[in-house]
Amino acid sequence: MSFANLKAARQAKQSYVTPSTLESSRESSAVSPEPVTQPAERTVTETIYKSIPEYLEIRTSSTSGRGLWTTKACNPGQVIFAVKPHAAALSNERLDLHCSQCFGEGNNTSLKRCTKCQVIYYCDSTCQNVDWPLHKNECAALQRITTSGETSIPSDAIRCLGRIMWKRQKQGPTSAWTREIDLLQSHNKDIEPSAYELHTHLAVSLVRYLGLSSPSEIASFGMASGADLANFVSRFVTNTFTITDPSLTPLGASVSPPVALINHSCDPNAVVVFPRSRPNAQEPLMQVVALRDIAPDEEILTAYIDTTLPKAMRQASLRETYLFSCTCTLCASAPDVVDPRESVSCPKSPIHPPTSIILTMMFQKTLSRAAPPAVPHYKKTDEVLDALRIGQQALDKATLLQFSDPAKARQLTSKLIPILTSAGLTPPSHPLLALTRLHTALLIADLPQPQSQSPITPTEAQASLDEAVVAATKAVAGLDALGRLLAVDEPAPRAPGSAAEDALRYPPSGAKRLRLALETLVHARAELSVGFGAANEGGVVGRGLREDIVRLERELGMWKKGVGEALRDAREAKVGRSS
Ligand SMILES: C[S@@+](CC[C@H](N)C(=O)[O-])C[C@H]1O[C@@H](n2cnc3c(N)ncnc32)[C@H](O)[C@@H]1O
Repeated sequence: MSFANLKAARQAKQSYVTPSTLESSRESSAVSPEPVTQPAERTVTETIYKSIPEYLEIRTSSTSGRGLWTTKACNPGQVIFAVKPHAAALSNERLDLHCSQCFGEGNNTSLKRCTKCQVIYYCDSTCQNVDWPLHKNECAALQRITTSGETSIPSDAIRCLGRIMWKRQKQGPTSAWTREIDLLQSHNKDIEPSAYELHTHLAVSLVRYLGLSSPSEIASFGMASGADLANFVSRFVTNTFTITDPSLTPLGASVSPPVALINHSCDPNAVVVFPRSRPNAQEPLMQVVALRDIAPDEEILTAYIDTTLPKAMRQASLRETYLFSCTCTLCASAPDVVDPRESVSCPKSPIHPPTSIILTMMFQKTLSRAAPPAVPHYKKTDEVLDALRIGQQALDKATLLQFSDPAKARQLTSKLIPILTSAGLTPPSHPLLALTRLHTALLIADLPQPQSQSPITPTEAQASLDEAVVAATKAVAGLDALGRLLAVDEPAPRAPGSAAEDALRYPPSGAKRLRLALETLVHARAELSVGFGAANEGGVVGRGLREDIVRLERELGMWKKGVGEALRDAREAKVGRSS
């Protein structure tokens, strides 16, 4: 495998899928809540949600509204259900890199541009024809914008909202499609002024994009008033999913009412993926995949937010966007339970195991500067708190700069990781884990290309590669990236040292490195087949890994054969000399 392949495999920091916003109008929830103490009640939906398999039930509770429950057991990696979203739109930066119909990847020479609007690209005329019934209106809207002299194309949110509006016009207000959209939960009545401003801005931009000259024209879309439109926008905000490519890079926005029925847990039992399961498939197809065993009568739950964040940050994010306080098992755990997301090493701690960690309560507003009573001898609280503050600032800045100024971003990650580590933060704690992941991604993106003209020596190339391997190892997650880094042909393998030296060296060289790469890739593939669905063989990334695994097995076989032959030659030479 080359550096170029690895660079292409760079991962986005985000979790698999994020419903990007949450609307909050309780009024919209057409289903009446049940008492908290009661188990969620089955909600009968005779003519809608036909894409949900029979073994899933929509139930309603007073705590989280509607949700999806399974009536039969699901295994890790099982695709619980798959749907094509009601609407999807590529983000502006991706418009000339993907087909707007199937989201397949291409470039501005391989893809065909719509000759009318000159904005939307397709794989070929088949994709274009499939999309035409919807693109027809979109095309006219985009032409209006480009000919009016406006330079910027509306955002993916506005284009996705536009697609939903045109489709609901075609489907009619009583169709199952429109009713599912109208039943999406809204928080319109509860939102904060800042969110209200965002919704109003979206609604105004949408009206302009649709080419409406007066609010009354909204009636042609089956809406009675501007308030209906505001509510519609609010629903969109609460129930949108970010579409990602197989390496989890965000591609655009999508809405699927059946998938949006799934409630949140910070310790989810399922994940939503866009696996690109088959080449040329009519995608983006959304799949809900079981992450672990799910028992009959258990609720299907996904994570709306980054679950590597500490509790206080998760709760703030859920409240701000989704307007609820999470009471999942992770959030409700006892305050003295050590959460690896907010932990520091304490070698003297009486807690076992010996590498025990202590809870710092570092993200809580009522931050106490006193050492936690469980470990009265702990002296570094101030140092930890300072490290956390500057670590978070550096993470925010480096995240912003990662594409525009990667060198500056890398300076920040390189500087802060040792500071946070020496302050005692453990590898899975926040923001150390996030910084390490970003650092790994930046190192991978910066690996020298074999064909590049830069005057880099093989030894320097080897040093960059090894640095990336070390960082990927500390990043805890992303086994596929680590395995693929280890599998890169070494530019300048180190000469073997003494057995003791070799045992301590990381990353190793030669056959030992290949074996480690193979083991890591086998683990990564097993993980991916859970995360992306076993039936999809781990999606495109999982299938790519299978090829790497086969190649490594072959290389290791050749290595063994070569070593065996060399040993035999040496033995024969020795026998020859002594006879
Ligand atoms: C994408 S919708 C999920 C489906 C929604 N319950 C419904 O009835 O349509 C997200 C909204 O569901 C509710 N929700 C999701 N997970 C929740 C949880 N763990 N606890 C409380 N409310 C939750 C929140 O109101 C959130 O804004």
